[in-house]
Amino acid sequence: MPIRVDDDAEDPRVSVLTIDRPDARNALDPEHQQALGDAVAAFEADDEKLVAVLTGAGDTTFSAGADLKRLIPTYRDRVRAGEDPPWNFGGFTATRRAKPLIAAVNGHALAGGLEMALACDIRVCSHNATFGLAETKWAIIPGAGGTVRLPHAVPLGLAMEMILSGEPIDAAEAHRVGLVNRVVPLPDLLPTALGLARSIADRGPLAVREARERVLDGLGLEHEEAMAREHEAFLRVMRTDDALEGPAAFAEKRPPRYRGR
Ligand SMILES: CCCCCCCCCCCCC/C=C/C(=O)SCCNC(=O)CCNC(=O)[C@H](O)C(C)(C)COP(=O)(O)OP(=O)(O)OC[C@H]1O[C@@H](n2cnc3c(N)ncnc32)[C@H](O)[C@@H]1OP(=O)(O)O
Repeated sequence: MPIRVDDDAEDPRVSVLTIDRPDARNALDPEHQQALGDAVAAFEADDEKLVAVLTGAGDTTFSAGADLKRLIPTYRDRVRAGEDPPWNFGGFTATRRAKPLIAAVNGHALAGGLEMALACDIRVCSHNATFGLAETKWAIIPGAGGTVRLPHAVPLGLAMEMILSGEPIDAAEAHRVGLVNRVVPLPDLLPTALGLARSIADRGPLAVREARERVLDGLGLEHEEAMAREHEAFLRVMRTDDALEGPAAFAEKRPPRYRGR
């Protein structure tokens, strides 16, 4: 399978998507690119699934990005022939998703690999991880959101250095600058990502969805507009049945039972 899709054994509301091409360091060729897009679309469409974890097969590489021997030349030649082919690397970097995606970075996340991790909402990594936008090494540029997202994830000067030099940073530096939330030993990586996913899956699903949208929208809005949109969302979630259940569960000292309506 180009992309392994597994249910979390402890919580069926959580999916694990694994890019399964370790012999090519989980680089995305056209088949893996299509399969990953299909897997993410299926996760988004499945009302029973609330959170997903994206990781790479093997213990050295999350993803080496777009396949430099197949996907890039194919795409490049179509562009040079005058086309503007469909463009959505990994099937999710160019479009707005509705659900949280956590990157469990199990090694090198380079070029499109880092761009996929940046398109995830949260990143955790293992000690052996590296993070780089290597595209300029090959006389191309980040084309899956790297120039847009990296300056929001690390200080501007470091983003510029990484993008222009193509040189990676290691896990410790990524954690120091806030590109990743946690750095753990490799055996603990998936359990850490799953623990985070399960805690999010336990929260009010409509509140999680609305809050995530507000964070992403707010990045590009003026303060007043962002505050107004947050207030509209605050009112929307107040009108849900789950907003009745939450405080009631607290008062009755029991776990809430949310139904997503
Ligand atoms: C067709 C229409 C669809 C359109 C869809 C839209 C897509 C549009 C494209 C948008 C893309 C956005 C922009 C992104 C661009 C990129 O991502 S370019 C890729 C840049 N990546 C790199 O520079 C990383 C290159 N790899 C490495 O640096 C190293 O491999 C490594 C990751 C550090 C691992 O090193 P090591 O463990 O020593 O392994 P190696 O021996 O180097 O490699 C093992 C085999 O894997 C192959 N491989 C590795 N990376 C790639 C790759 N990116 N593409 C293809 N193949 C790769 C490597 O060649 C080895 O293969 P063999 O020699 O056959 O063993």
